[in-house]
Amino acid sequence: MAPKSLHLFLFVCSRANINMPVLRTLSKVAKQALLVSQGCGCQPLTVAVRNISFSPRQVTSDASFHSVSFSETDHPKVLITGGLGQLGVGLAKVLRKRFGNNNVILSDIRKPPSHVFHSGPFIYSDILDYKNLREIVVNNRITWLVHYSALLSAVGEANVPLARAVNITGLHNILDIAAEHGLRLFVPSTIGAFGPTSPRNPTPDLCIQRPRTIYGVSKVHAELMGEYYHHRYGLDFRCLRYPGIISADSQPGGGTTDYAVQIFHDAIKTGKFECNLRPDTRLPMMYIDDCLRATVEIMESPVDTLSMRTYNINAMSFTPEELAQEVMKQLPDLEVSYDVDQVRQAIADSWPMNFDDDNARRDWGWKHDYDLPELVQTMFNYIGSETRLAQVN
Ligand SMILES: NC(=O)C1=CN([C@@H]2O[C@H](COP(=O)(O)OP(=O)(O)OC[C@H]3O[C@@H](n4cnc5c(N)ncnc54)[C@H](O)[C@@H]3O)[C@@H](O)[C@H]2O)C=CC1
Ligand SMILES: CC(=O)[C@H](N)C(=O)O
Repeated sequence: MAPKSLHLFLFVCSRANINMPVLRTLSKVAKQALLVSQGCGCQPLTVAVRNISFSPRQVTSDASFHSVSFSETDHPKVLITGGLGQLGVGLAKVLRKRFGNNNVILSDIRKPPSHVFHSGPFIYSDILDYKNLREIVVNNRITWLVHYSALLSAVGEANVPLARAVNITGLHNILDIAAEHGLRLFVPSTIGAFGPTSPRNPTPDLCIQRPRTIYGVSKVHAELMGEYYHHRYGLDFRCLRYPGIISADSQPGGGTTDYAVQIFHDAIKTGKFECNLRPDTRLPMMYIDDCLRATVEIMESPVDTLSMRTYNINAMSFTPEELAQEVMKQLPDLEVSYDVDQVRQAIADSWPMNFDDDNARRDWGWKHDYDLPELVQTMFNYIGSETRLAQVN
């Protein structure tokens, strides 16, 4: 066993909250193993650790991939962190339909609205509280973890220390717990993981990634750490880089692509929309149903179809002007004005304009359903019916 592995082993024991006497015994065993292995060139630690039934974290660096496999009748037990944001409630609905209501637990640090609370299991979980997170995973026999907690691009720039804590320290907790308990882990990344020096039109899976936001930096970190844990410890890490996601029934949480959701609400309510990005700002976008389906599809993909662990996915790409024109086909009197927010504009100008998702399409059959016209029609149908319902009540 290499000294580096010994340090890691001891680190994991301490993170795993193993009590001191046990930790001391384990470290003694590990140190002896180190001495023996240095002498004879073999790797006895794996045996020593297996004999004392320790966690999967002692997998050697050339370990083959360990996936949690499920029989046809054995559904995964899913925990979604940050589940009360724009995407989590929708994902819980899709997964509950597939695996049963009680097999999908939503969690967040906020109070759930009553319709969410009554729709299925909800639990308080702060991803910065390692012990609490671990307890939830153990007590509920979680097998899949979907890690949605994050501060998005614009709010992240407004509070860098918090973004760093949630997006980086929180992720470390998630990775350790997932590796320790052999979970299949999904962490979304984003178009925001690229920067001004990346090729922007189109942006391939593998290219320069030098983002200029704390959000982007934390997401590149998540991609790299997840892939490292996969290669080093056999963690079943799966990651999709989402474009800007557009949804009708949930509000976005402080991103740069939020304008593409807001336009629908403002257009229907007031007939006016003030956009905080320049009219020619082109960004990749996707309707939420496509995003959630992609997430389920990659989680269910057989291991041998995944030639990579982090994939771009895309559906469409448009500017505020093009979106407004499509919206005006439904609401010809819509008045659109522009009042550019410099922070958001600078972020958008450093992000991909088009996303190359050929690898996802080739490897696990990714295919989007919604292009711009279908997106606009669907948003109007949904928000229009909600508004009519509110007027009746
Ligand atoms: N919505 C989008 O357009 C895109 C989203 N993504 C990623 O998808 C994931 C979900 O995104 P959204 O739902 O839009 O985000 P959101 O900002 O709407 O929701 C994030 C949730 O995380 C929770 N949270 C914050 N601190 C926490 C903590 N300490 N412990 C537990 N939860 C905490 C918040 O309460 C919030 O409900 C994020 O990781 C985001 O980076 C990626 C690309 C595009
Ligand atoms: C594209 C994203 O990651 C998010 N919507 C944001 O704008 O920050």
